[in-house]
Amino acid sequence: MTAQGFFISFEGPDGAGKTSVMTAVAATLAERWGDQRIMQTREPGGNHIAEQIRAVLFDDANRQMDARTEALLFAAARRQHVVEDLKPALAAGQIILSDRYVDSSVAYQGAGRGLGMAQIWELNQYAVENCMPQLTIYLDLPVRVGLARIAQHRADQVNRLDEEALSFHETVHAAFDQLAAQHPTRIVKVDANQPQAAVVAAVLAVIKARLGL
Ligand SMILES: Nc1ncnc2c1ncn2[C@@H]1O[C@H](COP(=O)(O)OP(=O)(O)OP(=O)(O)O)[C@@H](O)[C@H]1O
Ligand SMILES: Cc1cn([C@H]2C[C@H](O)[C@@H](COP(=O)(O)O)O2)c(=O)[nH]c1=O
Repeated sequence: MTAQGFFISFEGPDGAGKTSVMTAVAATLAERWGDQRIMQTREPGGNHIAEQIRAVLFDDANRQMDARTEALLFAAARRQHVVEDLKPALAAGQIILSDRYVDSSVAYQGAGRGLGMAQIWELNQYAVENCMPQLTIYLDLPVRVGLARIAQHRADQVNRLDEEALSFHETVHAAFDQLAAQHPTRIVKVDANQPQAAVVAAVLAVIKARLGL
């Protein structure tokens, strides 16, 4: 394993299991390397400024937010995350596990909101300044299954993007598939439509192979 750190993002449709799987994976990696070596984070968020931007983005009172404003706010939160957390963590040799990153903006704002996948990719390259994940785990499952999981287990924590029409979520899902095809080395698709333990095992196998374990 390199001492320079390793950056892994988790992506996929709402309710795919990113948070649950990432938490389980972090626990297993911490058993090997210790808690100090593993950094768990999320987007939008990760620090005080980015969490404040998150609150603006998901405030129910802001349902009229313009799509470009939304894209810029996600990118702004990401920029702060990169500078304040991600680059220092990589320099310190940490393994970063991030719940969502650039691909989410490309899928949700670029495709879902219709702003253009290439345009949102470019906007985010300005924000991240070459700080891209070496590995992206794409938890793939049918949109309806993910939304049903949220409705069944997490109905109290629904944000305004979760509540978009089914057609929006289908467009986002198709965009994740397109990104996986465009970046076959970085993005590894894992079937998330199976019991959680099986998903965690599959993800750990991918990560261990990539880390040379
Ligand atoms: N493989 C699985 N099978 C069944 N239920 C699952 C599975 N993985 C996660 N869940 C459950 O589905 C719900 C959503 O999971 P989780 O919050 O981890 O998804 P997420 O991808 O992070 O969602 P979001 O995109 O909305 O943040 C949780 O209640 C979780 O316990
Ligand atoms: C990073 C990012 C996220 N989103 C959307 C995707 C989800 O609907 C929410 C985040 O909710 P979670 O429960 O924390 O996964 O925000 C987005 O549209 N664009 C982005 O860049």
